[in-house]
Amino acid sequence: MDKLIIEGGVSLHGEVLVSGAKNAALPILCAGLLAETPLKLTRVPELRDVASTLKLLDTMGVKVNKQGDMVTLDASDVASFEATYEMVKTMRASILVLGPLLARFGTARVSLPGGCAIGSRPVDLHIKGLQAMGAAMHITHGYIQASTLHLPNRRLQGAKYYMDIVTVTGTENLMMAAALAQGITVLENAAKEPEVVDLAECLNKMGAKIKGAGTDTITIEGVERLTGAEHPIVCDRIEAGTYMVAVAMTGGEVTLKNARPDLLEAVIEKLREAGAQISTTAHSITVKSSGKLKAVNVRTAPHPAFPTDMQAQFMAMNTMAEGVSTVVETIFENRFMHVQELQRMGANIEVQGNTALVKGVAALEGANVMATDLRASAGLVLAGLVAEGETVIDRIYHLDRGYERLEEKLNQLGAKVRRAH
Ligand SMILES: CC(=O)N[C@H]1[C@@H](OP(=O)(O)OP(=O)(O)OC[C@H]2O[C@@H](n3ccc(=O)[nH]c3=O)[C@H](O)[C@@H]2O)O[C@H](CO)[C@@H](O)[C@@H]1O
Ligand SMILES: C=C(OP(=O)(O)O)C(=O)O
Repeated sequence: MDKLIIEGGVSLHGEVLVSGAKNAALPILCAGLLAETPLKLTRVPELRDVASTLKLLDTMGVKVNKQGDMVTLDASDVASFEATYEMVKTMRASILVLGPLLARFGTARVSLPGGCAIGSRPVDLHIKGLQAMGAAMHITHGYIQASTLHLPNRRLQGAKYYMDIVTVTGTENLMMAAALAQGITVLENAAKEPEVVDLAECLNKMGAKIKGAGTDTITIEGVERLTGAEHPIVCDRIEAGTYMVAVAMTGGEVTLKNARPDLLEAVIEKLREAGAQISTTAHSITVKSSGKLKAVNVRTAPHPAFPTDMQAQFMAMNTMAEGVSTVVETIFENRFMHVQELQRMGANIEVQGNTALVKGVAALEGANVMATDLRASAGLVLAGLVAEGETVIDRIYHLDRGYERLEEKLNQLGAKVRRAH
């Protein structure tokens, strides 16, 4: 199993290009199922989750053509409407084929995702939303069996649906389903994440009629068919945020290219509060830091508040910052798996319920640690970059799910990171 070996204590300098966002690429690739003619996507990041999604689409009969960061999907001849347990267990985002399959083909069989390292993560709102649009939904043998065959013209029916919890992939699944429904769908308390907006923009290029993405009410006027289009995937704000915290912690000066400061306001504000200097243009962010930071309190919440996908990275930062801070996780019930591993590196953290109390220490120490999920792994990489001596991170396949060429990008900035088998 691959490991990452990091020699800590090097400051970062230079430029790094931010990749397309995993969390936008995955739903948009699934949206390819809705189009009757080829959908051409650019800036698709080279990630394990993207490879898994392309494999899943291929098993359904979608013709996939990948050249560098360009992917063309031809869903004119889809023959299978199933996402098996084997696929869904490697990647929860496979649930995003449910809405498109049902809307276009009137039938879908998708394995229920189980819980995962960060929480139980049910998909009840995806299911209830589709039910509200008239679909027959049954759960048997761990699979969601969905059908519209009893509906007029076998089409989902537009509906008003209020989601009592803000769910990102739930909003995306329902938005994709509603795009081909008969009539108007209104999604209330919708997720406002930039990846939802990117998906809506792509769907609109494909012929959908979606308004309000980026606000908490999304209105979708269903159309009879969607066609292909061309779309570049929005930049990955979480990848960008991770590099920003890296520079703040190690000290140095780095410019992120293809970054959108308007999508990272909460993160930028917290980094400034910690003492990093940040300057921006519309498509770049420069972080300058002495490496001496003040601890900052963090509370995760849906966009535009502080993202849960940046919590582990800020926890790592607070462990070596001056002062005491609280990190409150309000989205997932078990997203503190990095705490034990950071403690192995000398961090002083106490967890009570969904709150971690972090007391900054003078220095972290390199150690052998285990990556448990994607962002926990990112937090450990950041800790390793500033720790004294060598940090060995095991199970880094989690990182490969969501960070494109991580060690290459870090080394380009001067870090000393290598992969071992
Ligand atoms: C592929 C992708 O885009 N993943 C992101 C997406 O995950 P994902 O879309 O799975 O996360 P959700 O926004 O759905 O989850 C938010 C909360 O709602 C709960 N919930 C969700 C759906 C549902 O039907 N019932 C329910 O109770 C979840 O358990 C969680 O407590 O948003 C998360 C929150 O920003 C991010 O951490 C993930 O990186
Ligand atoms: C939790 C994440 O991803 P996923 O929803 O794909 O598990 C993440 O990107 O941090």
